[in-house]
Amino acid sequence: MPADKVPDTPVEVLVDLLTKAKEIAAASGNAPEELTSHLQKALDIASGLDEYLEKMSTQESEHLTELYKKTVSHDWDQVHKQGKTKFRLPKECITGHVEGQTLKMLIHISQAKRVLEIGMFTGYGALSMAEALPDGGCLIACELEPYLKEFAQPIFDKSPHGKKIIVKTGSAMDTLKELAAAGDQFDMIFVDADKNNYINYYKFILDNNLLKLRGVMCVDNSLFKAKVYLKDTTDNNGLALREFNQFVCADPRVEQVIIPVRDGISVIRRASVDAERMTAQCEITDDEVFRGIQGRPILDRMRLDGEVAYVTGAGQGIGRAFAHALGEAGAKVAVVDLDQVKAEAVTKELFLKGITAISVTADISKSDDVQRMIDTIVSKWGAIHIACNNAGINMNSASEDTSLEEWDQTFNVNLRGTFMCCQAAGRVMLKQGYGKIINTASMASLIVPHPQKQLSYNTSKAGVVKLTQTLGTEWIDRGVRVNCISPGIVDTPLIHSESLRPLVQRWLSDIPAGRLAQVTDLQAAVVYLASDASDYMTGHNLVIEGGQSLW
Ligand SMILES: C[S@@+](CC[C@H](N)C(=O)[O-])C[C@H]1O[C@@H](n2cnc3c(N)ncnc32)[C@H](O)[C@@H]1O
Repeated sequence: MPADKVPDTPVEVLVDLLTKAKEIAAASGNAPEELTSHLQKALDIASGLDEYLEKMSTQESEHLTELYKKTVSHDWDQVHKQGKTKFRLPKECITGHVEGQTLKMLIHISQAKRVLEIGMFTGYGALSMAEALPDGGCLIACELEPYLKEFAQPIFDKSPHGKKIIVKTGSAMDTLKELAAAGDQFDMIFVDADKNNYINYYKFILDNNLLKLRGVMCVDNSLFKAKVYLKDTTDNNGLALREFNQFVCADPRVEQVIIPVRDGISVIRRASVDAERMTAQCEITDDEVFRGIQGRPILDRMRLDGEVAYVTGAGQGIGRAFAHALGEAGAKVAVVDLDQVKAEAVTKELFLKGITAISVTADISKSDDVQRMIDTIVSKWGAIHIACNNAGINMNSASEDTSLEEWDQTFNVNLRGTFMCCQAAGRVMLKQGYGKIINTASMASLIVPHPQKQLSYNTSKAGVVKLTQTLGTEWIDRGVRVNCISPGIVDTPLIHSESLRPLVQRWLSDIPAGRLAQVTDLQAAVVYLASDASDYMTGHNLVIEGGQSLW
């Protein structure tokens, strides 16, 4: 720590005191060697901590480095003297690397999309957090001093993440009122301005639901140079922070922990609703609608954590999108395809995203392959909870010319193959007393798509719907639900064949949605059908066709 630096955090205060104690011991000339050695050791531990944290935290981006350098080399005294800022702003206000990285990490972990910062200063914290937000994410930064917006904006403009930041100048409380009036809500709120008002910001945020159900609030300087716990504190800010910490700790609406990084960061989250406590305050109906089934809110009920899924035809198109969706929702996924290279490629994609996956090469028109696929998955993962029977083929011919080979080939994959998969997976699931089978049918089970001729395909897919309805009703009382998804015309490699490409324009005029389906349009449906949230649904044909079957 430079000699002229005012100690700003509990660790810096310790370093300062230990340095002084060491000097006194040295000057006295008769301090025991053991005391000097202990003092040195304590000093080494305290003074090395921040530097080590700096070094071991992931490097900041070039834009953050620039912002930091520009902030610490700026003459803030001069700016204030010139009347450009209302207050004299110390450069030490800046959050800096380790704290910026902590905030960034919290955004990643909580998957926040909307963030509110109270007290932006030169935008180091704002840009750190914006870097962790997904595209389309938004950070509203409240800042009293218009000068600071002008200061930060050029660097925000250079960063690819700067466009996510909206700076609102003026009093933070006025901005909070404006946001609350507009019904705005945030996944993460970082409070870092005006220590005396922390408690008012906090109360306003909670009383007006500015923090979302799963939201996290972070509050900076909550250790305030250790003054919050030192008995002889008289400093206003230290006392305000002490009162604030006590208030939050005793507030039944939240849970908090103070992380002793730099000057302390409180991490506060809304506690789960305690119905008894709430009942005392207001009339509520304490049931599964209020609390969620087993306390799980609706989006949690669609999570597939720990479940085992397979998807056939997962090497490309709809199957690949299903495999990603199920994996993203938490399931382990067996990527099944006739084509080993494609199955392995998708497995690699999933692995890169942190999803547990294996590839299985199988021709689902062959009963031995189907059984081997099921056995492989069960021996690897011990169960099958979700069976996505998606593999299918399509051939075109006028009905009067359709050969028996074409008919048999199509049915062997689309209907016989789907049946074999349902039966083999169903046997495992019936034994488990639980399972979700999702077959891929088609809008062609409802209408006759035209002008292309595809008798075998249409008929086989109508068969898939009836197969689904029959199994769905036969097995539901033993815990196995069977449903199917009927996509409209999906933009997959299948329709980019020479013969089908000219038809796309024609199809578009038949689709109220005005576009073909993307595979991503189908992903939520497969997750829903795979999850507990759809437990009362069986034998259903979920049609997703942009309205085409209704015209
Ligand atoms: C500790 S600094 C914020 C540091 C910042 N979070 C960062 O990442 O570097 C506090 C900031 O809050 C601003 N501020 C103080 N009182 C405010 C108020 N009532 N409304 C909005 N901003 C305020 C100050 O101008 C100052 O820029």
